Amino acid sequence: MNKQKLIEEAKRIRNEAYTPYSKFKVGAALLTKDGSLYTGCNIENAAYPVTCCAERVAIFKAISEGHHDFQELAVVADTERPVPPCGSCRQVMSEFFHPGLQIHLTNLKDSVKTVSMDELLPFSFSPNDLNKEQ
Ligand SMILES: O=c1ccn([C@H]2C[C@H](O)[C@@H](CO)O2)c(=O)[nH]1
Ligand SMILES: [Zn+2]
Repeated sequence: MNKQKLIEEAKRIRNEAYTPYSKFKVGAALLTKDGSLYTGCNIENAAYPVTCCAERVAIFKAISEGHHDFQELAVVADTERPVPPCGSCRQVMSEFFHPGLQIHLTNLKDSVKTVSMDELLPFSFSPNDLNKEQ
């Protein structure tokens, strides 16, 4: 699947976003190494902090189906600049994405900014940092 198709999938799923509070819809499309596609949209809640972002919905769907090896991710929102993922999503991405994985950030005007995982969250706390004293 090419980058443009992945972005189209992110745009398609964005329409499913449940956003009665912010009205800000986000879509994400995640491609696994073996060619499976997992999409996600943001899902808000009356208890606002319970909201889950589109990126994490896509990643959690993939992980819960046993997929751990990822190829690339596309994210789209109706922003001026290509949508920047929040810090919580960057941390979740860094748990599962290799440092060079390409993330295509885009908007409805088709501005695309492609960044690597390491550029999106440099010097991240990782599973390798745990349990070094044992
Ligand atoms: O990259 C982002 C940024 C924000 N949101 C969601 C969270 C919330 O539902 C709404 C406004 O922050 O957008 C995402 O899903 N992904
Ligand atoms: Zn987020």
